[in-house]
Amino acid sequence: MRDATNIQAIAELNPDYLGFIFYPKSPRYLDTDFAPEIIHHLPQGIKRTGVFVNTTEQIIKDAVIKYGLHAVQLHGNESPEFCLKAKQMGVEVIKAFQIDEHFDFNTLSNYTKACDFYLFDTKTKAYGGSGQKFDWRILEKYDKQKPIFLSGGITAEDVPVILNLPQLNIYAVDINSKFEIKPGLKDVDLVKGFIRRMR
Ligand SMILES: O=C(O)c1ccccc1N[C@@H]1O[C@H](COP(=O)(O)O)[C@@H](O)[C@H]1O
Repeated sequence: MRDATNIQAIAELNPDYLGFIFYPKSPRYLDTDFAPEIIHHLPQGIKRTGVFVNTTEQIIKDAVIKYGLHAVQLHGNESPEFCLKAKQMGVEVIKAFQIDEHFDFNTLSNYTKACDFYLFDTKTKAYGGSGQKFDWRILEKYDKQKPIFLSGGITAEDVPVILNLPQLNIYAVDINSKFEIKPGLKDVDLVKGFIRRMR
């Protein structure tokens, strides 16, 4: 998110996490000029999360300090070693993986200690924010040991389906482009209805 009024309105809905995209090629990019006070003043119960794609350790560290981030979502091809370095910054690490029918779930074993959660998003040419859903049946191949963030084109209509997927060890549901009026601006009523029905 990157609009101060919209951030405030969504924060009032008490989401568990609230995300800021630090990937310059994204239409949701949060310019590093964005006033840190707006983010620092969010209620403490909401985890301020920075989304990064194949960036440097220094860029992440600077954003963690400047915006008081609690979590980082690494959405590119970051190695387990890189994820560990992010963890050493004292933040929660959510490592995203791009899923299609060819995804090899054995690769996850390298990340067991390097991150707190896996995030499963749809494999597309871009790194994220595609609004496209993958076939959740692919996750039957996942060993379900580590809790996951379910992501990728999730819509308000998905609530009943997601609530029927308890065997997947879902910790969080990541909503993004399908809840927007335009990139970076959330439809507050749509998000409100989603959170109410999901909880
Ligand atoms: O939203 C973006 O622009 C973005 C860009 C680069 C990496 C990640 C991005 N967003 C994340 O993508 C997933 C899926 O989003 P969608 O529901 O398909 O729009 C989500 O985790 C966002 O945080």
